[in-house]
Amino acid sequence: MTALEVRNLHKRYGPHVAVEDVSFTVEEGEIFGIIGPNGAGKTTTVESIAGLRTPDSGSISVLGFDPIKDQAEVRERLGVQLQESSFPDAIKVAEALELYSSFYRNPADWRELLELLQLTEKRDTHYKALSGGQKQRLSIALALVGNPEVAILDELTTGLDPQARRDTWSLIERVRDTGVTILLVTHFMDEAERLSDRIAVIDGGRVAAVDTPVGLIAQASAVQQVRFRVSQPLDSSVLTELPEVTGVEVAEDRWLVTGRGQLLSSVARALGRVEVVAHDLRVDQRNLDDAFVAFTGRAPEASERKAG
Ligand SMILES: Nc1ncnc2c1ncn2[C@@H]1O[C@H](COP(=O)(O)OP(=O)(O)OP(=O)(O)O)[C@@H](O)[C@H]1O
Repeated sequence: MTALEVRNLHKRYGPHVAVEDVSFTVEEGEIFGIIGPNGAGKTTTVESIAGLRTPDSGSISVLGFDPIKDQAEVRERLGVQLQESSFPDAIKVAEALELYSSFYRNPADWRELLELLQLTEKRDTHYKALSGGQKQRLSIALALVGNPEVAILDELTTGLDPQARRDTWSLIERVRDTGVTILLVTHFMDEAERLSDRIAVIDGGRVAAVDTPVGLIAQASAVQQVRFRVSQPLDSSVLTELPEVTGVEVAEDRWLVTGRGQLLSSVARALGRVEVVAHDLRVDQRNLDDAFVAFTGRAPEASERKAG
């Protein structure tokens, strides 16, 4: 069943068009990622879904309800963790959760959420004394305390160290396994790739592509490259004759073969036929960063692929 449906969303701020035409659907139980450059319209889109901004035109359905007209119904069913949530410094972790759970008809047991988010030991700690990671986990707990069917997580792991990011990913997978549909806005390509069942790339207020992570990478990487070294002379025609090969470069014993389709197996078979052994054979792996560049023409801002 469809959990979220966004149709032809349009939103401007004064003369500035923030969301030009955004449509996508999210199925129940999915983790649906939204990626795109700064200012692409991601936050405007998800805040419209949460009923926090009013679209100029287009329609949004959250489990069949309209976020503006059916505000109370949507509030009960949708949990939201927004960028830079902040709370009074003096509030304690347990107090914040108890307060938030009182807003809902059918709240989750917040003690279980504390356990799930590894915050039980911090239940009597003031908000101001929490670390960045603990604050982030608390904001996730608060997004889940209403027992939502759908959760929106915007910049889930921004500001966390690599270990805390990985712990948070496992946690989100556990939340998904409980049946919650998750809409995840992220600047991190590794995060989107690891967590999302499908991803929308938003650019300039429009959806540039929607697909599985593997599908997006495949769409963006029709061209592949295979590198290897050879231990004996090789006539380049062995490779240039192959239908998959579009280019061959040689520098001393190092070969770089460019092509498409089943390039690697085709090259390996051709080398086998002439009994040439390839050393250090590797395929240049494409990833979601490449797909992001292909669809938006820009590099992702905050990829921690190298650091993580
Ligand atoms: N309240 C507002 N008033 C005026 N302009 C706004 C407002 N909110 C967003 N904008 C502008 O609308 C555009 C889209 O912003 P939005 O925050 O939706 O993008 P985003 O994709 O979430 O960006 P980021 O990745 O930087 O958070 C940007 O150019 C932004 O400056």
